[in-house]
Amino acid sequence: MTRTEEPAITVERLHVVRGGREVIPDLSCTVPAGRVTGLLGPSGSGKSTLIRAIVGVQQVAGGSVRVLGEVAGSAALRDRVGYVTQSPSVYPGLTVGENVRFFARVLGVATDDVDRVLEVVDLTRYADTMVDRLSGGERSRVSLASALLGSPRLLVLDEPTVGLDPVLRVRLWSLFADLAGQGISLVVSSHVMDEAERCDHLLLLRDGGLLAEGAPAELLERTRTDDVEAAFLALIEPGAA
Ligand SMILES: Nc1ncnc2c1ncn2[C@@H]1O[C@H](COP(=O)(O)OP(=O)(O)OP(=O)(O)O)[C@@H](O)[C@H]1O
Repeated sequence: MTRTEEPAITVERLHVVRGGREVIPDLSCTVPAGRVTGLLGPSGSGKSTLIRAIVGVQQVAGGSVRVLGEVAGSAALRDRVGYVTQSPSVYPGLTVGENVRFFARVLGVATDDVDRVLEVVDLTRYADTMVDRLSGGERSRVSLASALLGSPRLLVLDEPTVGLDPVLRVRLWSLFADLAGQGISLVVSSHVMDEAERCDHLLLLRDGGLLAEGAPAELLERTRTDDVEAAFLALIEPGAA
């Protein structure tokens, strides 16, 4: 690991209050450039809230989030960051091609980019298929295609593999690795610990705090465990490892 690039994201002392409750009390972490970073933690640990802060839609009570050298959410990042929320935003009554073309127009991206992104997510043959005829995994890929419009440098994906069968999950993770190979930085959240092994870098969250950060192998070594789930438990209860 000899990369010396600036991190894609730097979070410093982030403090978020939602509904009058401190959901992220004081969080600092980094996301390396050109890698797949997994944001892992149980339900309610703050993954979506951190993602919202990264894409600049979360009101924050303190601290800073810098993305690709800019303040999170700044206008300069508009076409450099792709974001897919937990519920894929697709219009079931439109075809795959129409959906992606619609987002291209909203983003001000040339519509000839649509063919490229459909190819990347392997949906070219479904370009004229109505979205309501697609499987859950194919629908997620329509959303992902829209997030890839305009060649963003950072992709932020909130639980993209939820509800997908194992074959599709493996396919999506291999697509993420390919994108990272092209120099794109990815943040992928999941509460499925066995997906951690597919990441280059992990951020383990619990109760709105960072439990650990590092490459999967480093975490296993540090905790003397064989899988990330065991590492997570060992980090919560150090005596239990
Ligand atoms: N709008 C809101 N108002 C108040 N509290 C909220 C709101 N949204 C989320 N929370 C709380 O903030 C905490 C973190 O939620 P968040 O959605 O970030 O977790 P998560 O790790 O993404 O969970 P999941 O895996 O279930 O999506 C939770 O305790 C949740 O109840």
